[in-house]
Order: sequence, then C-alpha cells, then structure tokens
Amino acid sequence: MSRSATRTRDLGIALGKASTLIEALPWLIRFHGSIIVVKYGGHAMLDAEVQKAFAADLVFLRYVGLKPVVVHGGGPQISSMLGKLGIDSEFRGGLRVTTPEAIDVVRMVLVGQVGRQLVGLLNGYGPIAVGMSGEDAGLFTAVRRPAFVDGEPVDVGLVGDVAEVNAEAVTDLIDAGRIPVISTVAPDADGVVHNLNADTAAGALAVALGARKLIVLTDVEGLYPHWPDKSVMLSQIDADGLEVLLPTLESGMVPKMEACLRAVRGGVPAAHVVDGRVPHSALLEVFTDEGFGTMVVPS
Ligand SMILES: Nc1ncnc2c1ncn2[C@@H]1O[C@H](COP(=O)(O)OP(=O)(O)O)[C@@H](O)[C@H]1O
Ligand SMILES: CC(=O)N[C@@H](CCC(=O)OP(=O)(O)O)C(=O)O
Repeated sequence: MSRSATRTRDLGIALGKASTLIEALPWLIRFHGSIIVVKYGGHAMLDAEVQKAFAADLVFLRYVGLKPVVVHGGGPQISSMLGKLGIDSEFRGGLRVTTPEAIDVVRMVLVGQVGRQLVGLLNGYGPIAVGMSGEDAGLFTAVRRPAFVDGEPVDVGLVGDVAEVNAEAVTDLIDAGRIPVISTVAPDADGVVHNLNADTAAGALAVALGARKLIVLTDVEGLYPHWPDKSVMLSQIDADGLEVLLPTLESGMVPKMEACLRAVRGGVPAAHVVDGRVPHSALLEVFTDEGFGTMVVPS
C-alpha cells in the first residue's frame, strides 16, 4: 500500500472513532450528573473478561460525568461456598432459604469475596471504588419478609426486604467522587443480620437516591413473558402491565421484576433488565437507544 493510501485509511479509522464518540454526546448531555444504579448479578459475573469490561464501563461512566453506584449479587458464588461446606441451597419464589448457619456464609461471600473482587477490579483504574454493605453507616434497615409461592406466603428464614435506606451513606461517597460497591446484607431494627436479594436492594436504593436509571445485569437477554418459551422477548413494558405479569413469573425473575416495578413506581424514570454476559452491556445500555434488553417505564 502506498503512503498516501495508508494515510487515507488511517484518517478513515480516526474519523470512525470520532463519530462513535460524538454519537454518545446526546446521552452524555442527558445523563450528566445523574445517579445510575447498576445491579450486577452473580450469574453475569462468571466470565473474567466480561467482569473486566464491566469495571471499565463503570469507571468510564464515572469519568464522563455520571454517578454510577454498584449493587452486586452473588447467588451462584454463595451456593458454591455453601456446597463446599456441605450445606444445600434451596430457593423459594426466587429467594434463598436462609438459616442462621447460612447467613454467615452469605455475609462472608458477598462482603468478603464478591464485593472485594469488584472493588479490586474498579480500583485497577485508580482509588475510586469503596465497598460497603447494608450494615455500614446504617445504609439499609431490613425487615423480615416471606417469599410468595403460588400467591401464598412461605417463610424463607433470615431474608429481608428493605424497610429504610440511609441514602446519605451512599451520597457522601458519590459526592467524594467514589463509586460505591454495595453488598446486600443488612440488620433489622433489632440488629439481626438478614440476607437481602440484591435486585430488591438495588430497586429500593435507586428510589432512595432518586436515580435516573436502574440497570439490572443478568444472564438472560431480557424478560420473556411466556418463559421458558423464548420466542417473544419484551423490549418495553409499563408498570401496570408488569404488575399483571408478575404473578406468572418464576424463580430469579420474580425479585428482578419486582425491583424494576418498585423503582419506576418510586420515581425512577426507567429500569432495564439487560444481558450482562455481553461485554460492555452497561455502557451500551446508557449510550444507545435501540432497545437493549427489557425496559420498564412508569404507566
Ligand atoms: N420470564 C423469564 N424471562 C427471562 N428469564 C427468566 C424468566 N423466568 C425465569 N428466568 C430465569 O431467571 C434467570 C435470572 O435470574 P437469576 O438467576 O436470579 O439471575 P441473577 O444472578 O442475575 O440475579 C434467568 O437466567 C432465567 O433462567
Ligand atoms: C434472599 C436472597 O435470595 N439473597 C440472595 C443474595 C445474592 C443475590 O441476590 O445474588 P444474585 O443477584 O446473583 O441472584 C442469595 O442469597 O442468593
């Protein structure tokens, strides 16, 4: 190739990069300064390369002027540790049956293992991430909740809903330019530590922070209304429609869609369920308008 042909090709590549950057401008203007709560599910974090891409996305969002907050799960990681200790995992209505023996393992894995690992990945870019659990600075107060199976309440042990959020525990960190990374265990009013489903906690936190978006990264493309039939995926659903669909949903989708509903009913303009196995899915969700995953909007 001649030198001038090489130069023309290089200019073409450079212009392509500039156009990709400039395409993000409307979204940068729209979301500048906004809090975005990103729930990172345990199933979406099983691939090391995708985890690295997730960390890069979050740091990118922060440096272009958004305020990302991470709420992480760790269901498969907890089940794996319980298995090593000879304890079986049982889920009812999408929630782990949590015995006093299991809660210690849940806390150890979420706070001491998964949370630490994410903080480490983010801090590979500089001292920006701070890990905390619902126990820190009174972030969450839990209240014991049952699961619902076929519409009936079922006791699942030390499992909590979020009764109260001390939003300042997180906004102090955001104001200091940090990315909070939140593990979802929390004490109830008597100080007894409960296991909070991470979707549930992310929905409640998004409301308390007045977030602009809740993004739930999971291991499925979005919400399938006729699951396990995957012929139809909903790209958008409003709160009333979701409320009707909720009783028909099963397993992990129940707390996820309940959380999205809680978020939009509580004033969050949009909640998205997105395939976190796709590298850079968080970034793609913020900077594109093409209906990535399922978007829940207010009615
Ligand atoms: N209606 C549905 N649409 C999509 N996925 C569903 C549905 N019902 C159940 N699922 C299951 O829910 C899973 C996601 O929930 P979960 O395993 O708790 O993920 P996470 O670890 O991301 O919270 C999917 O992998 C899928 O198997
Ligand atoms: C009560 C309850 O089910 N808690 C969850 C907490 C972790 C979580 O939510 O993890 P994912 O987001 O990966 O599913 C559990 O023990 O598995």
